[in-house]
Amino acid sequence: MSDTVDSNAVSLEQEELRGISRTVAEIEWLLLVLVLLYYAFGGGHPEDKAAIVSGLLAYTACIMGFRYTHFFKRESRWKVAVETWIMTAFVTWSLWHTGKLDSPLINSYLLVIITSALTLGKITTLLELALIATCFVLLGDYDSIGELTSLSSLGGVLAEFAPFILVAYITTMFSSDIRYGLNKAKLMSESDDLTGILNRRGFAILADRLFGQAVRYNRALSILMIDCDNLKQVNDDFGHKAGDVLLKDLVKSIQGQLRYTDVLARHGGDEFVVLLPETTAAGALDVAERIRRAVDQMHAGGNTIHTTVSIGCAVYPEEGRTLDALMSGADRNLYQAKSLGRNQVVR
Ligand SMILES: Nc1nc2c(ncn2[C@@H]2O[C@H](COP(=O)(O)OP(=O)(O)OP(=O)(O)O)[C@@H](O)[C@H]2O)c(=O)[nH]1
Repeated sequence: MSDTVDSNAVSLEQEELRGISRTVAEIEWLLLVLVLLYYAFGGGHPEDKAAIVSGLLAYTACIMGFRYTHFFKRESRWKVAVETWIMTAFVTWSLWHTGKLDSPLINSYLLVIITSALTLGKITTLLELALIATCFVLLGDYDSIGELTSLSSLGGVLAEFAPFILVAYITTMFSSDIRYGLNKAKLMSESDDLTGILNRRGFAILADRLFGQAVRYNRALSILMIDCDNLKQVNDDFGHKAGDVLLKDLVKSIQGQLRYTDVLARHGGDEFVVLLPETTAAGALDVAERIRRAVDQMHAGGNTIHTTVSIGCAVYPEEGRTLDALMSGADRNLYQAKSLGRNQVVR
């Protein structure tokens, strides 16, 4: 079962990496167009033209190789890192043949730095900066180490390199803020404010994946629909706040009976849904009965409030071959449990 959870995480990461890869591709083409335009408008010494053209051709071949040959079957951060190294090599080659540190193309390094900062995080961007700093020294044409380490040379290199460090710093901070914000927004849109568990939307995303895997590998999967039996009464007798406390305690009680890989969500109001991966009818009924008993023994709000739950259960593939069919089956069984007098499990 942990395989299932792991593969969910993997596919989410792959989705993110595919987005990153598209951004990197756009920046790579932008860099190519930049150097191409410079060349087309007569940039570079005539004796360096052949070198610039061969650099352009080699770089284009590299981009096409990365984009269209599917040499790398899966997206990975390593692939993006290799791409940024190729970009650095291309920029350095172009600078070498167009005036070195005085070349108007010197700011092309910013594209590499921004790519790295947006996609690869702080440490890799720091390494990228170190690589570019080395290229800077190479392009500086220093005759000896003494000349390089002289105070005026170091000052000059630092002054020229400082904007690159600043852009790297700002872009990395900006990118990690955006990532934090996106994660937070995603978390909020997929979880329930009151209880902190998944909401209907979050459940639908996860359940879709887990159900797809059950179908693909022909494994059992069960759904439990759980409804609180007297929340309206509790709200009327003790107030809405007490009802909220009851719902939170109810969630803790249910969670206490579930495994790490089971998925619990608030389906709405006082109704909850549980997805039990790789669980047959016998297992599902056992879990449902344990939940029913645990809630029956629970006393919420400082031992003053007691409640029970009714549970409907449906099992794949016996009761439905789609997730919707299973959920409807479990819902029908839940209402059957209600009409049979509540505080019971029905399959
Ligand atoms: N305190 C509180 N009450 C809620 C919340 N969401 C829904 N409710 C209340 O839950 C009650 C559900 O009512 P009913 O569907 O009649 O359910 P019940 O009183 O539990 O009785 P049965 O389901 O018929 O057994 C309603 O009064 C809703 O207002 C919530 O977040 N907090």
